[in-house]
Amino acid sequence: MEIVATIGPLSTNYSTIKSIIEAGANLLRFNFALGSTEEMIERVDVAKKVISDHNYNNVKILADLPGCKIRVCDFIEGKLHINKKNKYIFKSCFELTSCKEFIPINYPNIGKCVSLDQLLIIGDGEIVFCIEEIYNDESFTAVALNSGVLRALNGISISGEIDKLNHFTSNTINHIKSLDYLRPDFVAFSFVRDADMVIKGKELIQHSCGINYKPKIVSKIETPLGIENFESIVGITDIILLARGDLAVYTDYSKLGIYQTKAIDICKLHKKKIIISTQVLESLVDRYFPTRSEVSDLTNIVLKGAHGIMLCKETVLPSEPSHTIEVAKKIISQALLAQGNERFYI
Ligand SMILES: Nc1ncnc2c1ncn2[C@@H]1O[C@H](COP(=O)(O)OP(=O)(O)OP(=O)(O)O)[C@@H](O)[C@H]1O
Ligand SMILES: CC(=O)C(=O)O
Repeated sequence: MEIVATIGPLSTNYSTIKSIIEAGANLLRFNFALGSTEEMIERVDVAKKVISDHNYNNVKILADLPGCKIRVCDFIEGKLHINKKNKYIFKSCFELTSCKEFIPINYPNIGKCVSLDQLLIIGDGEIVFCIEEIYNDESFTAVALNSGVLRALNGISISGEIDKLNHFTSNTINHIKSLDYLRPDFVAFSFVRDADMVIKGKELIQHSCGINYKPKIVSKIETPLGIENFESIVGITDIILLARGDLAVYTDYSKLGIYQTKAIDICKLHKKKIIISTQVLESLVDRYFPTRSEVSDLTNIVLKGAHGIMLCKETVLPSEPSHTIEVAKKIISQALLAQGNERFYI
């Protein structure tokens, strides 16, 4: 069973990466959506050094390439407390600013992309706003439906738009160019909507890095079209990543369990690997023990026959990400042990 650990800014140091690997992670994911090409090169180089210094030959690198995702920009305060029923201004913005006057968004003409009463989902659904007034092409106001903390770089999902966007942006292409130097073992494409997108992604890699570099291709399924065209995408990709974070905001979250079950079945049928990501053990960001539903979810992921799990915030945000890996390993081991064992009390 693969354990994929996301390496973020806090975990990018030699000793933390070593502890993550020693705890049992065998694939290190770098989220290229959350850093410049230079930052990513720096981070991946640290990981490569740890791997080569200790001959961790079974540990591989995954470059998770960004698509076109609307986000809250980085802002001076870093986070903003949102109060239920309060009204907030959102505005397209391309420089580092404070969030005192408005919430900055990294997308041009954001006022043109939204309509009245539309829901705006922040992050994985931590906060939801309802759009109240569109001022102009650049800005609108929205009322918070719940209280919570909005963070710099949080994703913002606006329903109905995601499958229409070009996900090979200039930023994506720049990151693809950096792969020629980094040569990660695995490359993931975000918001994959059909087989043609995988073919285009492979061509772009070949164009930048030459025909001798053949990373394993990971298709992230996280939108309605990705689900609709699932079988044809499975046919052309090495590994499917069921990206539950975005999938549950761009589709109806109540169908997530069904999509997960069917996706694993289809991958088994086609003898393709599938990795399940997001909120696998997220409670460990601020707890020591996982929640009961997380233990059950992870056990079922293993028993159902998925090939791996991907840990996101739970290895990016805690000060000791190796603890998350240890918990994951413990639950996975019990599930594997129970497979084929008919006794109830084990
Ligand atoms: N370079 C970074 N700068 C600031 N915060 C970061 C950075 N990388 C990660 N984080 C924080 O860690 C969290 C988890 O990281 P991760 O890469 O798993 O995000 P994600 O939710 O999977 O990404 P995406 O929004 O691309 O789907 C992010 O939501 C963000 O809060
Ligand atoms: C990992 C990721 O991108 C998601 O779950 O949306």
